[in-house]
Amino acid sequence: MAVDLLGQLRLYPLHEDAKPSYGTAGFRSRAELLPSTVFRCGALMALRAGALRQVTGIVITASHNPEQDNGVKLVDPSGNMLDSTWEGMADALCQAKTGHRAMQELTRIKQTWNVTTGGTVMLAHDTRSSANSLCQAASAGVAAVAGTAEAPLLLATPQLHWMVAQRNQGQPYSEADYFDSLLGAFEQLVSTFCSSASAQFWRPAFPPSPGKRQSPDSADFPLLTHLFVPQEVSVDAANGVGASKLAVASKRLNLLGLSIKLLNDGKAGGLNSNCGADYVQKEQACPSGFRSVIPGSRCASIDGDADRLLYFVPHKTRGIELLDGDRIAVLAATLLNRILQGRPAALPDSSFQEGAAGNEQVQMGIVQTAYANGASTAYVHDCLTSCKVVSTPTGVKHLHHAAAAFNIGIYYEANGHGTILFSPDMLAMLRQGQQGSWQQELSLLSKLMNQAVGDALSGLLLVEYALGRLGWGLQDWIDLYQDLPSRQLKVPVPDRSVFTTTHAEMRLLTPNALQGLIDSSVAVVEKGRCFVRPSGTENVVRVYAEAASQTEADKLANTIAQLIPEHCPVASNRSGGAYSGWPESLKRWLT
Ligand SMILES: CC(=O)N[C@H]1[C@@H](OP(=O)(O)O)O[C@H](CO)[C@@H](O)[C@@H]1O
Ligand SMILES: [Mg+2]
Repeated sequence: MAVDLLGQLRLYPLHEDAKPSYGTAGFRSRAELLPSTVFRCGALMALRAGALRQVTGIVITASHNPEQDNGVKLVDPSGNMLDSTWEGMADALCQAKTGHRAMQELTRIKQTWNVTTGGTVMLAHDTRSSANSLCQAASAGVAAVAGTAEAPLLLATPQLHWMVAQRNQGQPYSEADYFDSLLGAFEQLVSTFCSSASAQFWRPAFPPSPGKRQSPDSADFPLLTHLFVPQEVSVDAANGVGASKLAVASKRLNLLGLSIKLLNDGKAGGLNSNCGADYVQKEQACPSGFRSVIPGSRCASIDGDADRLLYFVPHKTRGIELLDGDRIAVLAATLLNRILQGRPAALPDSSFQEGAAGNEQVQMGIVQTAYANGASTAYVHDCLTSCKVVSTPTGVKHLHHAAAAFNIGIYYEANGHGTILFSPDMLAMLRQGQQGSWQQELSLLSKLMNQAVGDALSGLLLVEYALGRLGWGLQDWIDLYQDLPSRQLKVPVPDRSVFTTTHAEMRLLTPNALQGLIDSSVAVVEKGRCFVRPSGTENVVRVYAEAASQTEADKLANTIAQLIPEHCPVASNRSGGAYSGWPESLKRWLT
């Protein structure tokens, strides 16, 4: 039966306050403004599936944003985010003011891609109360172009990305398969490489002291006799979808001695409300619900859709020691570097060098953004010399592509969003490895790490494996380098599009004159670094500052934040009517 596309589009009109724009990770706004956007994304992803004759996906989530927000993340057949060449089409379609204009956009897409009917779209959603109605809108959009929308599943974002990728490769792709793949790899890694029998082949790590990077060979450490010491990790699940998923994983992990104590598991407390990875990183504070956690213990935090992971250690006071995404990347690079050296026990200690590549043919790289702490970048340059560092604009879509250029590409945003990619050539080579070989270890790590997108569960398993394998405690990891004090602020603006950037977002092109003022403020600050960029997920401009001391970093960030209002055009009533002039919260904050 022919579908009345125009009639359907008119059932989902663009809300007069909506201003959809494909941002850092898809479309996001207050949930009530979204039905039109979600419907149209349903149609778009069905057409993409039809054009490529593969399955695509949609996740209804606003990740770390508040409960009342929602959004759409669009999943390409590869399992990555929507190919950037389609972002413009997504914008044009979702911004079309009328059903008629939207239909013209869909017709244009059909003609350009020579596609008449939509294909299959997998749907997922997080725990937000608006999920139900938005999933219905997405399904209706898929059906409106004669595509097939599968029943929506409650999933963490990275699970759906993984499932789409697997399915298009003809591999098992259910949620149970996802857990089997990641947890099975972890189990095999621990039993093969962390047993007392294999321990003698592994040299324990040398914990360098900050500012004094000694040769790892000067360490006076005994060989370990067993490596996987039972651990307990208290995990802040942001009161989000990750809680129920981690609960599934924790049953199997318990058997290996890894006990996950779930906090902020959604039974009380709001989604991402004073908790979750974004809160912990931006506030540099302990999440709510952690009062019973003993200071000094091992803690982690994930975000509302479980694609970000951070570790932290609560102090006696409210403060924390944060082990962010940069540090996870450095830990991963250290582990991989040592595995690549395939260092058997017979080799004399003096042949071991932290930075030297174990296998010259393997190109390993770390991909960061401007938000990476300068100390982490310096550490990789100075101490992991075989590892290249690349910087890209914010957003996994950029980091992922840069990481794919390496044989082993480690990408992490400072906020804990990331994974490790293994190139097809590398995977083919690893398949030839024998039981217990370094190739097998890397091959298992490629299964542990979600190859489609950043995944908090992958990250947690990686950190626990790496620490166990290296024989490190959290303090050894912390002691690798000392973060430069930093401060991140966000300033609400009437129209963030007036802020444009260059040099991987580290410099402003517009508003004119602001970059010059930033430069002169930075010039007088010891180890100063500061940049301003528009958020791609919120109606704010973000300010990041780094300096030799916390006071200086705070001062620099505040100075620049206060310059922003005077460099913005007078507030109009755009942005969904959210601002008419500067909000009270900003005025209060500025004084
Ligand atoms: C500074 C920061 O943390 N930015 C986050 C945030 O993007 P913004 O464009 O900065 O709003 O959300 C993105 C999606 O989750 C994430 O990829 C990114 O790292
Ligand atoms: Mg997220």
